[in-house]
Amino acid sequence: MASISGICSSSYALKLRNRNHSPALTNPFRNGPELAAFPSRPKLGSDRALSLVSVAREVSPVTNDGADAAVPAAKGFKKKTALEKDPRELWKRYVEWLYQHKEVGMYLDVSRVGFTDEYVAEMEPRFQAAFKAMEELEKGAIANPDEGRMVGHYWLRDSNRAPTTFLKSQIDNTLVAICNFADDVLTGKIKPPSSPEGRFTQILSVGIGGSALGPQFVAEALAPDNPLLKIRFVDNTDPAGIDHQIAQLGPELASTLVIVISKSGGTPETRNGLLEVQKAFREAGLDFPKQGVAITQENSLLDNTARIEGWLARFPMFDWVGGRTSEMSAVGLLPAALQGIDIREMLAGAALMDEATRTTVLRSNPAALLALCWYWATDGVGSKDMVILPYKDSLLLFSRYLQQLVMESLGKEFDLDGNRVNQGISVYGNKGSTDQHAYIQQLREGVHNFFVTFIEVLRDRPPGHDWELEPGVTCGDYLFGMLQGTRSALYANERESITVTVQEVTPKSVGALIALYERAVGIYASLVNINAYHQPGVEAGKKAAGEVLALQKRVLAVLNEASCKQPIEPLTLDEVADRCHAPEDIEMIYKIIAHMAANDRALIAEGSCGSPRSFKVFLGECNVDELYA
Ligand SMILES: O=P(O)(O)OC[C@H]1O[C@H](O)[C@H](O)[C@@H](O)[C@@H]1O
Repeated sequence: MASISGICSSSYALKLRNRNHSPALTNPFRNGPELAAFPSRPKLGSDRALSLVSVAREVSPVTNDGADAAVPAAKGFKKKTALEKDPRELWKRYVEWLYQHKEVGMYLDVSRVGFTDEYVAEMEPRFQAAFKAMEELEKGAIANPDEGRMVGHYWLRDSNRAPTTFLKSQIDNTLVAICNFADDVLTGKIKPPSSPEGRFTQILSVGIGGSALGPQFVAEALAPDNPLLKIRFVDNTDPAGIDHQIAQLGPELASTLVIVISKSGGTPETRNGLLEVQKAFREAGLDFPKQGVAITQENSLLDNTARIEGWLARFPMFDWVGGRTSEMSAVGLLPAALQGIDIREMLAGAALMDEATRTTVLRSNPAALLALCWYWATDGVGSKDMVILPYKDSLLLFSRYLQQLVMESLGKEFDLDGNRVNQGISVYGNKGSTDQHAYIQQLREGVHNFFVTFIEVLRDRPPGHDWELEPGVTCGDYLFGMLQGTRSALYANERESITVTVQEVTPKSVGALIALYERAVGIYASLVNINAYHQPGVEAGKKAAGEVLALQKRVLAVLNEASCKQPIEPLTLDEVADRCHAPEDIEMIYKIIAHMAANDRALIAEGSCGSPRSFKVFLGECNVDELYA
């Protein structure tokens, strides 16, 4: 566990601990606006390792002024050739292109992607433009023009790069506060008010999207087998899913630290998760604020709720850190530190990778090499899917994490010049060799619409635990063999692949992996001239969900009025739609009623939901108050 000596007197955590925990009379988060009116985002070493080391090229930092080339349209830019099949030539290509980062213990093999030297030369000016854009971004340019925001996740791991001393101190102070708080919880200095154990034993993290995926990935990858605090997640507004988490906590709810994470502080799913968890606390006779922690932007709805109710602690999210790149902010660091994961090492790994991916020499820049492969494989228009296959159980959630990072960043309708481009790269995958027994059949022989990224981990298990399950062969050798075999078999059938190899799954290598992909996405976004840092498409679904719930309220009012009559007046679907003055919404009204009927909130008097034209519906209970509301 990372710990920091010398607690800074202005430490955020200290200030919070000394706050007056008076019970709240109002809960703005609870009493907040309806879903439809929720505030939208502001507009705007083994032997093998040694042999790899001996053939790997060294990283040579070279400066380059960078060409400010205009980015031509992606389509029709390259001519594909058949993949090289001669094993000696392939070995030459492997050695020539192998990238190694010694300190992180990472290798990148792009030899099984078929780009040619001519192609690389043709792409060079675009890469120089992308490097320039990344440099500007790191200096604090408004890299998210739509939202008028800086994009500063790189400063989180090297605060000296923050464009102002104020931002630097915000980053440093938050890190100190996180470490202090985690230390205090782990050592039992901060205790749950009514736990017999006398210390926190569980974390319940409530958040969604970027406020869940990083912490989930890192917990799966790095949490010790038996952490002092075990983490669970509420990352949806599925009541049964939430009940399941709470049921599994059982009496340990009394020693559960609830961390509510939301950058905007107004995401409906997260708000619902919080309200459900608070209800469970009430029913168990527990005092939620003494076990609640908020991670959110200052003055958000969630922040105000936590402040007014006097929650145990609040940690800031910064405007200039996007949700999907927030793993190295309090969002990822606090849950990780509480599980005993060395967050300083994670930050160090990310900082090392940031440094390595700043070089403007394409061949020596692993993020640029990834972006090059993506561009080649997908024709720069997302024509192929990215299949992520880590051969290591603990990296299972990497593909899920990357789904948001890549697809929310690159999946854009318009480019920066306003042209409709419908960009993106689809990402999926679970883990090898498990997937070999599921969908690799299609990858090998079926529709050719993907390229693979293998994630290889050289260290099979901690030293001293290995054994041979047959002469000369360990369990890990099988995993290794499966990866290599699949890579060869796919390539033999013209299926391209990248291999990212790490020595071990450690906080440092995980931090580096995250940083590697963050930068690759940034570079690729520049190559295809899109804004990687906004997500305008997400708002459409949220708005539509709000409209559905508003319509449901009207349906309820109409049904209530008919159900309060004497005798009750069951209504047909057409009658409900007419009385809602929404005949064009009849399909949605049908779905609303079917959902309410399945949950015993509406009763079908005649017919059944399977015959929408003929059923009649009413409410089991008449709410007279609502009639006159
Ligand atoms: O952290 P929050 O503000 O609750 O946002 C959670 C998620 O919400 C949206 O759907 C965004 O598209 C995601 O990028 C974000 O991570």
